[in-house]
Amino acid sequence: MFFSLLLIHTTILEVPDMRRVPVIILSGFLGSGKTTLLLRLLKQANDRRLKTAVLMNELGQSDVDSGLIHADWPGASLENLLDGCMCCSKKSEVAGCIRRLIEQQPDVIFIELTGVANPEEVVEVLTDPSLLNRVELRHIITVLDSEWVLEYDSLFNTDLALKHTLRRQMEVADTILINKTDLASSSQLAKITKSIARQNDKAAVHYTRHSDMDLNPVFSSLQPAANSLPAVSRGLKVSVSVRKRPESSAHTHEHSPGPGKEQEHTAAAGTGSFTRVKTVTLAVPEHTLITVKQADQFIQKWRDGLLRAKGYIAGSERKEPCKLVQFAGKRIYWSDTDYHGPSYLVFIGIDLDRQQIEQDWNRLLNVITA
Ligand SMILES: Nc1nc2c(ncn2[C@@H]2O[C@H](COP(=O)(O)OP(=O)(O)OP(=O)(O)O)[C@@H](O)[C@H]2O)c(=O)[nH]1
Repeated sequence: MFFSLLLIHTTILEVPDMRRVPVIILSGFLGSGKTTLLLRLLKQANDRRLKTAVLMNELGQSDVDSGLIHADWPGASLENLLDGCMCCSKKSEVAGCIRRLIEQQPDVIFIELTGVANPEEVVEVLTDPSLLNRVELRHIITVLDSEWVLEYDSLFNTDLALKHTLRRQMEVADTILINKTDLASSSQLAKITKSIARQNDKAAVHYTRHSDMDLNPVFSSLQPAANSLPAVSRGLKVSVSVRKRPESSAHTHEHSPGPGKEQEHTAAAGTGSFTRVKTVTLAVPEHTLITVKQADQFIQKWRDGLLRAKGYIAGSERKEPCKLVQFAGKRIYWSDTDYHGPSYLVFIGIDLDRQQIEQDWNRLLNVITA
């Protein structure tokens, strides 16, 4: 039974011949050096004949960084999405942007976040039933402004949400650049290093000027598609711009889920994923009916290690659309949807033990089908 369930799991979730597009997320506070890094990544990708796609999420109405990228990448397609936030109101549109990028069959998608975005939110944004098994998160790279990073706590001492976001930017990264070392003293750099060690001792740390680091570890697992076009002018850029609020620190993230905000993210089952933010996709075989209560209990059981969980669970009547379940802020929310596809759950967490979770899930399915 165990093996047959695994087989069904594969049948439902694996889309044959569909290549998962690696995704690399760039995060870091405003002005830390993300775009500078992005330009280096694009150059390196071009040298390696990789077809690139870029999703920008800008604060402000005008997309200044487009100009920078366009100057180096004149062939890049540019698209601006104004008045929204990748973390909040524009979530569903961002998924559409990523779908459009995937249609261009890039070898890699770079996503540059706003300075006040929590990368966890973007892992969620990457999740959509239509993106299931089509993208694979490879890296979360966080760039720190070494001149200012130690001041953030006192600068934003009244903005708990922002402080939390900035902390998460550091905690969830697999690669951290301590950038602008030319502007920081050696004692500042030592303090930053200590602080990173306290918050995230697993990340690879690089001390950089102008985000200049050895990018080989980032690119080591990226391959051009066999039928790639010549590298020159192959970039594609979709830009999401967000109107600036009066106070740059006043960007608040509304994480409360709601109908129509369904997302899904591929299991990071592929090789070469270095991110500490792991996703585990748990399929429900076609003829197995898991109840809302059972799914709820399963999430509760694993809640301590989870940042998020999402999924669709079919109603008891097959013709009914699925219920959407979201676990956020340690709370579980259920809502109605129009989704009629296969049921599944996705867990998102740092260093999740995929094997254990999958085994536990299969045990539950065994009980249901016994
Ligand atoms: N002195 C110095 N300046 C740097 C360094 N890295 C980047 N800069 C400059 O800092 C400014 C901001 O860099 P960006 O790469 O645009 O930073 P960003 O994180 O994309 O900024 P936002 O898009 O506003 O969030 C630019 O003028 C860069 O040239 C560095 O290591 N040292």
